[in-house]
Amino acid sequence: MFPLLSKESNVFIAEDLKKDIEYFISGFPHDKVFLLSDETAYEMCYPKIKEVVGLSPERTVIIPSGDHNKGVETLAKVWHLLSHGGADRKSLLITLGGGMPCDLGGFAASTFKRGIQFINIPTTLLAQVDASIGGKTGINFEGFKNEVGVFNQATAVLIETSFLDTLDKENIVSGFAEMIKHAFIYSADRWDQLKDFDIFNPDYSQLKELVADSIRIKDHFVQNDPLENHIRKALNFGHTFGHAFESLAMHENRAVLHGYAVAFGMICELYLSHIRLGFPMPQVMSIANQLESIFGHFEFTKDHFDELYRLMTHDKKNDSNRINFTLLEEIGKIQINCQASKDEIFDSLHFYCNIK
Ligand SMILES: NC(=O)c1ccc[n+]([C@@H]2O[C@H](COP(=O)([O-])OP(=O)(O)OC[C@H]3O[C@@H](n4cnc5c(N)ncnc54)[C@H](O)[C@@H]3O)[C@@H](O)[C@H]2O)c1
Ligand SMILES: O=C(O)C(=O)C[C@@H](O)[C@H](O)[C@H](O)COP(=O)(O)O
Ligand SMILES: [Zn+2]
Repeated sequence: MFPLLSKESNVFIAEDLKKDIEYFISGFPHDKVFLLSDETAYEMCYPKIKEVVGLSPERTVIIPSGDHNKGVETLAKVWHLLSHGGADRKSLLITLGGGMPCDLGGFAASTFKRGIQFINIPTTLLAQVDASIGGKTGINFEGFKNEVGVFNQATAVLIETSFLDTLDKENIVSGFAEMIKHAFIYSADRWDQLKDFDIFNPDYSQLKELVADSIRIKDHFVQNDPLENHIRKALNFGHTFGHAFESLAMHENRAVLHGYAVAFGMICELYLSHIRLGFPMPQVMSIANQLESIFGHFEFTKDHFDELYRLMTHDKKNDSNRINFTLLEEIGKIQINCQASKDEIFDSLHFYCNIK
């Protein structure tokens, strides 16, 4: 295995998965090793690591799958199982799964006995390029996305792209949205490269390269601002609207995957970028059409606008009762802490409703 980024990086590309995990288990001082996974990830991915020395069934915590389970009830169950399973300050938690167990597991580890070490082994595209990296951990609370959490870096992140072989199309496409986000905040060349990639029939060896590039882009922003005081806010492009769509959909029992919600959000935020910063309108239209052809359309009407606005008032980039957006002057030219009036936000929602 080798570090993907700099010498200081905690992200590694697996070369021999079983040996690499054993290296981590023996390489970091600990007494007991716990494994956390969700039901589906456990069924699909655990067989690939079940012979790893150090893992044991009695120290395996399985949580229900799906983002609606990334909440306080599941978190309490994990704390309970760690506590009753004899975990102590020196225990190590390995999370195996997508962004949901990475976020929740990282938060459980960060808070259990005031913090134990954790290692992420991401098994979805979205978690490999984004959620497992950068130290944002947390849970959803009272209908708001990631309302409670802490920044805390994983001891290590181990990327094994062959886990993607069992991932369904929808989740591959969902992860692609965060890769597109990375392109928008990075460079037009990168977007040109991604827009020609057929995510519905992916060439997995090319995808592996794209995953590595995407991780490098995320890591660049994280290294420069780990606690999101300034430039890391670029990684939140598309999420002010996106999280509002995701929460609304969850509340209405028509859940959309995180990446899809971010793609819908990016269309709104590109339009807002046009209004506020002059992002060229022909490019807004062509990107909106391309994103619609990949991710489809999120149905809502103007009756939802007030609720979506209310949801946005919980965004973590906000301050002084203002909703702050990350917007783009052009692809790769980021402006953080951009304000917009309620009318401009509604105009963006209106634009979105009418592009179909
Ligand atoms: N912390 C961060 O920086 C960050 C970044 C982006 C997203 N997130 C969060 O990540 C979550 C979304 O992550 P996700 O899309 O990975 O969702 P997820 O973890 O819910 O995984 C999606 C589905 O895929 C299944 N699965 C996992 N690995 C599989 C595999 N290899 N084969 C078959 N099925 C598999 C899971 O069981 C689940 O049903 C959201 O909660 C989002 O808020 C966090
Ligand atoms: O790493 C970051 O920073 C991000 O914003 C990455 C996002 O893709 C991710 O969805 C993150 O969890 C959103 O964070 P939040 O602070 O808006 O809850
Ligand atoms: Zn995201």
